[in-house]
Amino acid sequence: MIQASELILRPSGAIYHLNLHPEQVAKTIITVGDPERVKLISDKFDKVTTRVEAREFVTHTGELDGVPLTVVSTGIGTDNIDIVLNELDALFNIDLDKREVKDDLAKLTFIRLGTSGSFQPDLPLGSFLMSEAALAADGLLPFYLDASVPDPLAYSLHAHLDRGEVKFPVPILVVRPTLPSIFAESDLPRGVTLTASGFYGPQGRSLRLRAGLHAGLLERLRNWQEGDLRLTNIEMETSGIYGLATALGHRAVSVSALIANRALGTFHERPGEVVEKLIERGLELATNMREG
Ligand SMILES: O=P(O)(O)O[C@H]1O[C@H](CO)[C@@H](O)[C@H]1O
Ligand SMILES: O=c1cc[nH]c(=O)[nH]1
Repeated sequence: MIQASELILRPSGAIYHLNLHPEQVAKTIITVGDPERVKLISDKFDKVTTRVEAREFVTHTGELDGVPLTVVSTGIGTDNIDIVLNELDALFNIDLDKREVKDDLAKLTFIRLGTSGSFQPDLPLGSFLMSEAALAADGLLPFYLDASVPDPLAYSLHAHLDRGEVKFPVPILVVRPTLPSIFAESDLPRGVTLTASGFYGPQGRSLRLRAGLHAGLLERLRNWQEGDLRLTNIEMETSGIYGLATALGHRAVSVSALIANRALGTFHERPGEVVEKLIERGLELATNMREG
C-alpha cells in the first residue's frame, strides 16, 4: 500500500496538485507551459467536458474529431513535469482507493506543444522542431533509478567536449522517447533538444550576471554532430517528459515553435502567431494517431 504521505489525495479524492479524478483525463495528453495556452487549444475541441484549475496546472478535457484529448499546463520547468507526469500516471495506473499499483497498466501519450530557442543559425524563427532526443541539463532525472539509461549520444557528446576537458555544468545525460508513429513519420524537422534548468544562465543568457554556459561552450555544443543529429534548440521541459514518460512505459513527443534564435540573437516579432500554427499542426497529428 502506498502511504498517504507519498500518494497524496485531497479530501475529495482528487490527486494532490492537479486536483483531478481519474475519469477527468484522456489517454492522449497535450502539455503546454503557459496556462493561457490551454484555452487556446481546447477552444478548438468539439466539446469540453472537464475544466479544472489548480495553481499553474490548468486542465481541459474534451474531444476533437471523435478523439478524447486532455490539455494540461505544466508551468515552467522539469520540477513541474515531475508533478504532472507522476500524478497523471497515478490517475491511470494506481488504484487510488486501494493505494496499489494496478496489474494492467495504461499506456499514455504525451504531446508537448511549446516554445523554444533555436540553437542553430539555419533553423529560422517561426519554424517547428520535433525533439528526437533531449540533453537533460536540468537535474531531475538523476533522482530516478530507472530514468537515466546510458545513450550513445551522451558518449558522443562527451567525446566532442574533449572527454570532459571542456566542462559541461552537469553530467551529460541524453534521453529518447518512443515517439507516437504519426509524429515519427512526419516531415517535422528534428534534432536534439537541450532542456535547461532556467531561462537565463542555464541557457547561456547574460543580463547582469555572467552565464556558466558561456559563448565558447555554446559554440562547441553547436558544432556537435552525430549522424544526422545535432543540438537544435533549448527549452525547459522536454528531458523531464521524455525521461519520465519512457521510464513509466508511455509514449511522448515534444514539438517546439522556435521563437528565439540564440545563434543570431533574434526574437520573433509575433510569437503568438507561431504558437497558433503549432497548435493547429499538433492537433492535426494528435487526432490522427494510430495508437490508442
Ligand atoms: O512555451 P512553453 O511551453 O512554456 O515552453 C518554453 O517557454 C518557457 C520559457 O519561456 C519554458 O517553459 C520553455 O520550455
Ligand atoms: O529561448 C527560449 C525561448 C523559449 N523558451 C525557452 O526556454 N528558451
